Amino acid sequence: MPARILNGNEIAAELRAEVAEGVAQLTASGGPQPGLAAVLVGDDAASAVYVRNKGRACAEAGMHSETFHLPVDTPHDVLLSLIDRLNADDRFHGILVQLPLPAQIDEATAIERIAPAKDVDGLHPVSQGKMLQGEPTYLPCTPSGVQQVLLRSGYDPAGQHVVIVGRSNIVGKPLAALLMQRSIGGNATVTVCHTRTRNLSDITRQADILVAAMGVPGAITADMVRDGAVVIDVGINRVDDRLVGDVDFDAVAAKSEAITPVPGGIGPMTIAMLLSNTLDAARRYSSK
Ligand SMILES: Nc1nc2c(c(=O)[nH]1)N[C@@H](CN(C=O)c1ccc(C(=O)N[C@@H](CCC(=O)O)C(=O)O)cc1)CN2
Repeated sequence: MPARILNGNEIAAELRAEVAEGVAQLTASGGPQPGLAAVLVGDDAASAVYVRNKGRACAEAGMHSETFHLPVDTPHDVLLSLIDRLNADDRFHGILVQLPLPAQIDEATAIERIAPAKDVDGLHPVSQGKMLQGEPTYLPCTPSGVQQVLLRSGYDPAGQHVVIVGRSNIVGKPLAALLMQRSIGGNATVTVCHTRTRNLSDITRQADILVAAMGVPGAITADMVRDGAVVIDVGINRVDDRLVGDVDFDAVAAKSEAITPVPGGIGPMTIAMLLSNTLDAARRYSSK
């Protein structure tokens, strides 16, 4: 049986429609129009596309958004001053700083400068600490996108062995924390593998749900996957002008139960979850 393809475009569209409905209800009841400030530093072509797509998605959901585009040689303190201004600006309920940032800017310091109440990317240490402790907070967009794809496709992670390959701050580490939570979409047994993991394929073959998030094109090959596994590909790599994931798609699809494609898998979910967090931020602001 060929694998079921988990269509991230469709699931993200469903989520964005739910967010649009939430925005309409919030504004109809006298609440604010949710606003998102996106900060883009430099001229990375992929980042520019993602930020443009975030702006479009906001407009389609009835949200206000503005992009603050700074030159590639922007000094660190200029970026921090912009974030301070946005923190104090009531038009914006959410702020994101698009990653990666140019080398002269310390990513962690920039993210920590965002007011936790506006951290709709869920990357601030306060948000991540709360998530780890199971407290309500903004969940990081790509990990919560993975969780939503699983839940909305009927693959509840509860009791499943999830193996995550990759330990980045933006995907691997927060995804592990999210899927092990004692809550809906959690309760999984999680193993995190990385570049220093020995006998990697012995571990990946134990996965009921295998998540590839290492940023290496085609690194997960068919021999690393158990028959009937659910495979989630978080990698987005440009190879010869083509987008490919971290999974050798055709060979792995031939033996798995279900698989996300690249493009059209987890990428669109990242933007949908950002909108959902921004709506939450506006709701929290209006109930203050
Ligand atoms: N501040 C942040 N920076 C980055 C994040 C993030 O969540 N917050 N994640 C990634 C980039 N990213 C969002 O910012 C992102 C990546 C990919 C997609 C997407 O929809 N991809 C499409 C293909 C689009 C294309 O043609 O390039 C797909 O996979 O189908 C959305 C968002 C790093 N930086």
